[in-house]
Amino acid sequence: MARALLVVLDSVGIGGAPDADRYGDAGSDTVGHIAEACADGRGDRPGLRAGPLRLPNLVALGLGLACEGATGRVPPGLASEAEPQALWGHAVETAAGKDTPSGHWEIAGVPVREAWGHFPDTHPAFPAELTAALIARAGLPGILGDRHASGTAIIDAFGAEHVRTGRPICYTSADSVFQIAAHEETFGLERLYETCRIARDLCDPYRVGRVIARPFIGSEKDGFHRTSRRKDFSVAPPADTLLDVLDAAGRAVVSVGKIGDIFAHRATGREVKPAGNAACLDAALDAFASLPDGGFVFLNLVDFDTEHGHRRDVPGYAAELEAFDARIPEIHAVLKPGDLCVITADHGNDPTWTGTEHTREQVPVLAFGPEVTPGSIGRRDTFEDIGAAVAAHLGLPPLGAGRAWW
Ligand SMILES: O=P(O)(O)O[C@H]1O[C@H](CO)[C@@H](O)[C@H]1O
Ligand SMILES: [Mn+2]
Ligand SMILES: [Mn+2]
Repeated sequence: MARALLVVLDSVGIGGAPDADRYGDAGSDTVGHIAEACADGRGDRPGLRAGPLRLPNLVALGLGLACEGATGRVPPGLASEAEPQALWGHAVETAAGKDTPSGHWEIAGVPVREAWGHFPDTHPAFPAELTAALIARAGLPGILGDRHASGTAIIDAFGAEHVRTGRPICYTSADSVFQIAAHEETFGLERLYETCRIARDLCDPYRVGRVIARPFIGSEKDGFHRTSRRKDFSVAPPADTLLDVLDAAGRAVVSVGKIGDIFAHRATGREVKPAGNAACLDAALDAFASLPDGGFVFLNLVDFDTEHGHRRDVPGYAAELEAFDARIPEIHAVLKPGDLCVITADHGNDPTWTGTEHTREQVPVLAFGPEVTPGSIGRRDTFEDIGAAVAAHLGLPPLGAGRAWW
């Protein structure tokens, strides 16, 4: 029986979606704009990287052609004379939203059509009764922030006041999120998580997708820095996903990185959550090497998004892509005859775009394995096709409306 490895490169979009204008994102293109910036010398950072974007292994799988399918042009440096070694294509999201849960759930067969709840870009951003209930139930002396913000900028602005007053920093964004930043030592990590659990409960009536704990350390003098102990408290998917189907069939499942949080820990199998893209990829490769027949490893690599996309950091994003690319031979090495790997993304986060938010984009789909015959799979009209193809490959019943490409 076959096995499958599904890799979500968080935010690695390849061009504005057909409905991107409804999100203010028409013309956004995460990979394309990074490649252009690097070709123009805007991707250089001394000691990190320089020059054109170099992704030889992803290009060999068909990334350049996937980009061309999405936008009509191959980004600079991503052209190849050779035929790709994978099935390549691009996929369009049908779910409402451009956030991580929407993207992953649709990939796993459950597109969310009803709008998520969002908080307005005002100050205060949160309804007075929600804030009052959080303060009362969590025993807080008040909150700080209460606005749309970038998470690194807001701890610079309010970190010192937070340490002084004990009020956690609550903020949101264009995504359906209620984020709470607090100092790991002065406020306490467990207390932050408990405050988030209370906020999760209080946010349910507002249809908020995620409450996110954003622990940080440091001081006013030395600066404040977020730690890797971020934790997302997601609502559960509204219907059975690929993971539930695997669970019902008794298959081995390993969820690596943020996957456990994204699916609210339902049918996520063995969860592994090391810090950073490199360690997550190590963990996924290790898990795959000993995975039994019929098993599934689901990997999210979040640093593209968190460390570089939201920070509008082109050189950092380019270096992260190049670092992943360099490890693709290790993926090939763990795939045995019959195995499948699919590389895709959940939304865009164009580091050349205005603001610090996600961008509504199409995503690449690259599917390969020792016995997968390369070729184009064209445009997939829903991310659901990815989960459907994985399910079909693993001999599971069809999932939702997705159409497998085989
Ligand atoms: O600026 P930071 O805190 O990284 O927040 C970002 O991370 C959230 C979840 O991906 C997004 O909604 C965006 O607000
Ligand atoms: Mn994401
Ligand atoms: Mn994000």
